Parts: sequence; structure tokens; C-alpha cells
Amino acid sequence: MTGGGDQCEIETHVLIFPCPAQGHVNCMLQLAELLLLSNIHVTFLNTDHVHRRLLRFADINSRLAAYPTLHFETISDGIPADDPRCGDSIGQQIKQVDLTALPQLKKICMEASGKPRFSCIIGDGIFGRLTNQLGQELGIPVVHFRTISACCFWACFCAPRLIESNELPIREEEEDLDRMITSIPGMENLVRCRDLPSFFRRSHKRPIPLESIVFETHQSLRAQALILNTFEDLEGPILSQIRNLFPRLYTLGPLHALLTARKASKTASSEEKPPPSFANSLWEIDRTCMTWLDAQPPKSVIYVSFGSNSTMSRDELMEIWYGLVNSKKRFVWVVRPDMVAEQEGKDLPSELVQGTTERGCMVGWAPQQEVLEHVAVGGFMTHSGWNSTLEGVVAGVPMICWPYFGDQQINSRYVSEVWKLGLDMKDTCDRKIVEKMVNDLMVERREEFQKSTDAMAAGAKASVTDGGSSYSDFDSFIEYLKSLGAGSRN
Ligand SMILES: O=c1ccn([C@@H]2O[C@H](COP(=O)(O)OP(=O)(O)O[C@H]3O[C@H](CO)[C@@H](O)[C@H](O)[C@H]3O)[C@@H](O)[C@H]2O)c(=O)[nH]1
Ligand SMILES: C[C@H]1CC[C@@H]2C(C(=O)O)=CO[C@@H](O)[C@@H]21
Repeated sequence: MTGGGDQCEIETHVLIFPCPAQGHVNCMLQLAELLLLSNIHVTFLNTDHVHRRLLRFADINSRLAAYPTLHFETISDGIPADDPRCGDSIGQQIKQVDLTALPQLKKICMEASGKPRFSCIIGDGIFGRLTNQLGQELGIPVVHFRTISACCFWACFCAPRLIESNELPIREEEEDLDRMITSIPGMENLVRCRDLPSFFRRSHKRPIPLESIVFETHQSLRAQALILNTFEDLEGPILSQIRNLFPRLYTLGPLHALLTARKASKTASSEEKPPPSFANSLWEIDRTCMTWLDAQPPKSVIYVSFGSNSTMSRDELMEIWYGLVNSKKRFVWVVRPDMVAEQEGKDLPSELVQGTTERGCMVGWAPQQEVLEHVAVGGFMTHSGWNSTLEGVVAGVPMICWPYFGDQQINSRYVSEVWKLGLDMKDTCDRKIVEKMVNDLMVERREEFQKSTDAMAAGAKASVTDGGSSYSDFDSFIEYLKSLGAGSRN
């Protein structure tokens, strides 16, 4: 599928290095495939743990067969091999990689002859300092890819401004949580304290301290360029603010849709068959939900999934479960093996068992993009992880947002109050609220939401089509990378 191209194209060789989490690896593998389709050589670097899981669940070998100029390398994450690395440990994993990766990275970046192997390093923005140091010591240009929303990136960048204007710290009383934030340019009077990324709240789950997040975010000022997985129609006002400080900003999202579009256009003009879509999953995909969905009426099912890191108590699980069953709507629910803190406890109440048997399908991990695109799906209860949010936007599926940590809090606020694509269930977990929101989304306010989600889905698809903002930003990014490739040989 790739290969060919002139000498310059083959020698433009980039290293891609994601944070070892599903949501980061996923979109970075999508970027890698887009670069490969543009005849750029890619080495994808994972931790040993992530790579082992991709080998088990993500058809890596067929990907390698489709792309001869793709290579994988691995480093240790500095954590004992038998550590389960479950959901909440991502902050610890990031810290350990940050502390231990540099010598391993330097070794991978240098050929035996002492010449740099790569014309560019595309590093996860959460490892801003680490990748900047690597590039500086080896003389290799560095581009940061921050895999969160632009609104979250900008809120984290502006944290010092919030402190100067005495909008931080947040007192944890209810009325303070509802206090409106006024000093983030382009975001005035849109977010309350409770809608800021969870790093800003002392009492909330904070995988990483605010100071570290702010420091890493500011490190992107020292990178040669910044990539964000978003598009103009979605986050234009915030992107304008970011561009004032990051002149070389590439907005390439929704990446999963850009990849689909680029694959189709690349093979439309030739007899070549496009490579298959590859799963990027770190869990075993259970496809039984697709067969179940095929038997359901159109837009009758709410899909429920809280991503790869969220965990919940057994009581929270029961509140969500009762709310779904009592709504009388059909549901597909992803209950990851490591999602519930307390393991199996008391016997399940008969009404839950009966309601789930009649109207539900539960799996440990689903083919999410396919599920969201399925005709039977009419709603999405999500944790508002950024990839899930973009997948819901492209599929045109209204959302109920129950954020857990990180960027999810501000994403859920934008989905409900700015983009009007659904409802925000932040900071509650009550079966009555779940039941009411499911019925509002799927019945009472269905037309209202479908109208706005259809419009935003059209905007997303336009952005990744020839002439669209993300399509043309990607062309510019390829040109930039190839200029670095040429430069690395002189
Ligand atoms: O059953 C499932 C559930 C999820 N997914 C996929 O897994 C990805 C999950 O990514 P995301 O929705 O971004 O959530 P997280 O895995 O939680 O991602 C982490 O990384 C994201 C990107 O930085 C952040 O936005 C999130 O807050 C953070 O938790 C998506 O592409 C889904 O399609 C599946 O394929 N099957
Ligand atoms: C666990 C979270 C800490 C930082 C990462 C992140 C980011 O700011 O890049 C967002 O959500 C999570 O993926 C990570």
C-alpha cells in the first residue's frame, strides 16, 4: 500500500511515542497510519506492556503486512511486570515513564553509526518535557500531539491566569463549584468551577497534580509544532486563542474520520484495495453485541461505555444499572473486567436480571466505532473521553455525559452547554436521574438533539473531506514533515 515515492519521502522517518493509555495509543495509531499512507516511514514506540496487549488484541501483524515502512519498538515503563496497571494507575504509569524512559529513548533514536534515525519525533504532549529534552540532546525536531480537546488544553494552559485573578483555588462547597469562571480568554462565562478539568479540584480524582499538567502543557511552547485531534467547526473560538501562542498548530481531527476519508480517496483513484480497518484495542473485543444490535429497531438502543480508565464502586454500578433498566430502553453496556472496584458481591436483584435479559446486552469491550455507527443506536452514555466524544460527534449520536477525571469534565460541559449535543450528568450518580436523562435523550428531546448532532456530524465530515480544514491541515503537516526529512539529510 505504501512504499514507492521518491527518496525524500522514504527517508522522512518519524518516531511516534504515545502515553501508555488506550485513548492515546488509539489516536496515535490512527495518525501513524495516515502518515504511512503519505509514504512517510513510521516507528511506533510503546511500552512493553502496551505492545504485548496490542499483539494479543489489535492484529499488529496484519498491520505490519499492510505497511512495510511501519516498525514497532518498545521500552520498559519502569513498573514491575506483574503489576495489573488497571484504570486508576495511569497517573503512576505516566510518572514512571517520565522518570525512566530517557536513556531508552536515546538508544532507540540513534543508529549504530551515531546518526539520528529520525527526522522528527512526534511525542505525546503529556510527555512534553521528556520529548523536548530528547530532541534537544539528539538534535531531532520535536512535534507534540496532545490527545485531549482544545478546550481542555487551553484551560490547563491558562491555569496561571486563573491563580492571578484569584479564581483558584476552588473551595469545595457546592456554591463555589457552581461559580462561573471568567478569566479564560474565549471561554468566558462558559464553564463553572466543577466543569474545569479534574486536575483543578483538590477533592476530585486527579491522576496527575495540576502543577505537573500545567508544566507539561507549557512545554509545548518549546516544541516545533503542536497537533490537536479536533476541527474548526467544533472548537474554532478556542483554536483562535491557542494559535496566538502556537503559530504552528495542526488540527487534524476527527482523526478516525480523516483516516477513513484518506484511505477511501487514496484507493478511489487506483485499482488498489484499501487496507482493512485495524482494531487498536488493548482488550479483547466481544462482537456478540453487533449480532444483538442487528435484531433491534432503529435508534432504539443506548450504548453505554466509560472508556479505558474509569472505575466505579459497586453502588455506582447499581445506580446506573437500575436507571437503565427502569428507563425501559434497550442498552448495550461495556463493563470492563477492571471497571468495578469491589468484585462480585451479593446476588443480583431479580428485576435487574430480568430487565437486562429482556432489553440489554453487556460486554467486556466492544467495537465502539462500529457500535456508534450502527442504525439501532440512538444514544451514547459516555465518560466524555476525547476519542469517544469525537466518535459520538461523527456518528451523530446524542450523548449523556458522566465524566470521571482529567479532561472529561470540561468535555461534558461543552457537549451539553456549548455544542448542545446532549446532557451533562456530572457529579451525580442516581438511578432516577439516569432514568430521566435516558428518556429525555431517547424520547422527550430526541428531535432537538438529533438536529444539532446531525449538523455537527456534517461539519466533522466536511472538515476531513478535500477542501475541509483538517484535510488541508494534514496536507500542510505532511509538507512540513518532508521538509524536516530533507533537512535531516543535509
Ligand atoms: O468498549 C470499548 C470502549 C472504548 N473503545 C475505544 O477506546 C477509546 C477510548 O478513548 P477515550 O474515549 O478517549 O477514553 P479513555 O480511554 O479514557 O482515554 C484517555 O485518553 C483520552 C485522550 O487523551 C482522554 O480524553 C480521556 O479522558 C482519558 O481517560 C475510543 O477510541 C473507543 O472507541 C472501544 O473500542 N471499545
Ligand atoms: C490520566 C490523564 C492525565 C493526563 C492525560 C491527559 C492529558 O492531559 O494529556 C488526559 O487524560 C488522560 O488521558 C491522561
